[in-house]
Amino acid sequence: MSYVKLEDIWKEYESKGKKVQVLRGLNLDIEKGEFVVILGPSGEGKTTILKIIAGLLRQDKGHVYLRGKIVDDLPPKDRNVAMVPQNYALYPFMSVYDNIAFPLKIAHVPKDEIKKKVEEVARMLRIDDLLDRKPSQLSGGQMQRVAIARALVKGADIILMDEPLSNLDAQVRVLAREELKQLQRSLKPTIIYVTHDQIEALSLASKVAILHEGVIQAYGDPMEIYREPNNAWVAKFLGNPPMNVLKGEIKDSSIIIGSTKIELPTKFRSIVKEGQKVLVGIRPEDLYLNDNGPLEGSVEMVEDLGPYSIIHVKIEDETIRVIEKSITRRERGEKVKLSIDTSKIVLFDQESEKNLMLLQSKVESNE
Ligand SMILES: Nc1ncnc2c1ncn2[C@@H]1O[C@H](COP(=O)(O)OP(=O)(O)OP(=O)(O)O)[C@@H](O)[C@H]1O
Repeated sequence: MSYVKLEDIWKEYESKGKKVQVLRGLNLDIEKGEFVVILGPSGEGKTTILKIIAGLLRQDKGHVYLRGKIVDDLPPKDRNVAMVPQNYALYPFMSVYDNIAFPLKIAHVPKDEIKKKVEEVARMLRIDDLLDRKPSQLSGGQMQRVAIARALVKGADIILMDEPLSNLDAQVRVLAREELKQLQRSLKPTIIYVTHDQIEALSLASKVAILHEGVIQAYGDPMEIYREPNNAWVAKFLGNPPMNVLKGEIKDSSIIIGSTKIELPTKFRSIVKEGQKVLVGIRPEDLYLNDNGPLEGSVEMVEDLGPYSIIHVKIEDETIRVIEKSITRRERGEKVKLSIDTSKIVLFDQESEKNLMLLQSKVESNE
């Protein structure tokens, strides 16, 4: 059963007489105990989604269900959902104890019960020895735990997190990420976490939901989406550097890219038609600089990143990116040949930009 469900959600904002349609029929189904990361470029409506789930904002159309029940008309305080904002919003002059106790105090919970609950949640999060400190005396990871403790103390088992790690420096962020992952594993709340940081999404999520143009473009296991993106936009968004997507055509059991002919992998034989126009997706790590390769081009730019380099190679009128692990230095303008691990190729329809393999399996499962 779904624990958090968004059904056909529409949301439009109006600012200075201009209307912006942010969400356009968005659907999302989240099970209990899942760690879902909503990933999307800045300004696509991630925060808007969290506010709609929390009840801080009303959708124009569609329904929100929590724990199997429709909650469209429930105010935030009755939804039993906790939101951890970007800056943790801890009160600087209050101790950690008072920060955690705050939501219970305003709910007029008796003092001794507050004490019991705060101590219990603090023990669980291993911050029981920090209760007398002020937020300024905490590390980034500890601040995060206090913010989560304040969310948990109310008994909310659905936690919404809005880029909570974005203010931490890179090293602390890795630790805080690891901590959050462990915490979710042991306490099992349902977490909905939004970010535009891919690494964060891939490393935290049990499921990732990719948001673009007001709908979820892809939803599922992060590595599966990485390997088989459902459309060319997702392919070009996910990964750093992202997937190369080149125009091609199917001819005589081959894929023709410009003037290069590549053998069509057998798995695609029953899926494509002679003469079909396709988009060919190849990840930068599946291309190799190799004297026997079928693709020919010249080096346009080299990004040396330590353990590997990203080589930009111009092939006819397209530039593709290749990850090279060898320490051979490549010069700008150098002529190179590339071979492809064809078993990793992904094909999209040129018009709809949809993944042809996934379209086929959808057709088969409906038959
Ligand atoms: N109250 C508002 N009035 C008008 N426009 C708004 C309002 N709130 C948000 N928007 C616009 O709606 C779009 C989505 O905003 P939202 O904050 O949900 O995006 P986001 O994906 O969370 O972005 P970011 O990653 O930058 O935080 C943006 O273009 C934003 O400018």
